Amino acid sequence: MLASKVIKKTLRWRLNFQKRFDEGGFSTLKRRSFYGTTSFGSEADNSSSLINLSKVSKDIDGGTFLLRRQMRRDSPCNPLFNQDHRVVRTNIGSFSLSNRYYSSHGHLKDIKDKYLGSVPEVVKIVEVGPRDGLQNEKTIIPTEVKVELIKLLVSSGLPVVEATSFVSPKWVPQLADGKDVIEAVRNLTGVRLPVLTPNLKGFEAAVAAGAKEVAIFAAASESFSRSNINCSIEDSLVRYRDVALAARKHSIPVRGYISCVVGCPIEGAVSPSKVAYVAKELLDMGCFEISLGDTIGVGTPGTVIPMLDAVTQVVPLERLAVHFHDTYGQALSNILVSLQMGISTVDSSVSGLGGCPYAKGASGNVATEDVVYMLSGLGVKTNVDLRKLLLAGDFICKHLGRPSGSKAAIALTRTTAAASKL
Ligand SMILES: CC(C)(COP(=O)([O-])OP(=O)([O-])OC[C@H]1O[C@@H](n2cnc3c(N)ncnc32)[C@H](O)[C@@H]1OP(=O)([O-])[O-])[C@@H](O)C(=O)NCCC(=O)NCCSC(=O)C[C@@](C)(O)CC(=O)[O-]
Repeated sequence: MLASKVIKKTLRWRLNFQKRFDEGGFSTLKRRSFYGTTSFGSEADNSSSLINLSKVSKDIDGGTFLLRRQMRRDSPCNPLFNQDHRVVRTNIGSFSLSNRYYSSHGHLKDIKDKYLGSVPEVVKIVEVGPRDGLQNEKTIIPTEVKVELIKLLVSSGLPVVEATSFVSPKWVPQLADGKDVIEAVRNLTGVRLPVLTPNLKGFEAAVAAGAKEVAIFAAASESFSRSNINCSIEDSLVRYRDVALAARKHSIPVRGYISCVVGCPIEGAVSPSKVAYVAKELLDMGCFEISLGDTIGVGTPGTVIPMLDAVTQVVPLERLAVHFHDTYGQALSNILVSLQMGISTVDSSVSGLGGCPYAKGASGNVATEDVVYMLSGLGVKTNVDLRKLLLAGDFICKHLGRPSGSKAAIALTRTTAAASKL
């Protein structure tokens, strides 16, 4: 009974579709086709609708192909018919998320090659949530929660998860349990788990706890350097040379950060040449990678491009990473231009957690879910399973008692919850 009702409804829908097509109402059709994916019936019925649609594809360009794909039973835009559904349980409820729901359409590759030629095929995401994301949280988070978060992030396929810091607990009390965190995760395989070390004391403590990779963090702004690590840029470079030397002796890779690469909360605009200077120093002391941080999230492509242009004169592209905060909603555009300039390593934080304790007003890092969603849409490989990443984000947001800062996470949850009601 129900089945025949549904079939009738679908036939009516198809008749309307054909009528409107014959009348030339293409833009309406295009919209309808996107939502009208709940077609039922046999393969034969389905192919007949494809024959009609192939007529469209002869008449018009690429957009038509999209329309045709959306009508197929296995359309990526058709969560109800997708074969590869999985149920994701969150505090909001269970929802079903198709494996291909967020992935790129095949034809996009050609268009991407035309307009986004230099965007890399593979991007390495450095997840900084457990460190940068949590360091600013006022209420102390239990060590077990941090450890579980790291494990969930690792299980999503992220290749690098920055686990914690070995800084002064007086300065950053939230990460005073760095030793316990590292001891609990150090044997996880298939992932790198760097930790922040501001000096030799921190480096030695990190190595004793079992850290196998460290990161040092300088600034391109004198005032920020003083407020963040209580010394001038030059003094910090002296300290970091000591750390880099000790690390070399232990065969421990060192990543270098530069904060305030386009703007400083105290000094305002930061000159690209200053960033290039610090970047070269970090490279020369042995950093295998240098992450360029827009600590307060004030950058736009207009300031990021000249900064990257200056830095790439002195540091090879493949040794650079970008680290954007999303205070002004510019992070994804800044990432996209960075990719277009050839950068292939991006830092991000699950659920957009974060903010620097020494950069008042800085909001969270760009959300990893949003970055993965965008890269997926571009057909760029990240090795990250978005469903599992959503679980990690959900886990920590639940603990913190606040909604996700990731637009993709919110939208995917809402959309799929709505789809399950159809
Ligand atoms: C750099 C210091 C240590 C200088 O701290 P200080 O107070 O100038 O130096 P100090 O050497 O005189 O030490 C003072 C006390 O701290 C202790 N101490 C000293 N070093 C350590 C250590 N490693 N681990 C544990 N304890 C340490 C030391 O033993 C002493 O203890 P006391 O004798 O008073 O009991 C301090 O300023 C500090 O810890 N700052 C950390 C600031 C920080 O973590 N900021 C956030 C990370 S940076 C960031 O988020 C930006 C980034 C990377 O994400 C990129 C971006 O977003 O753009």
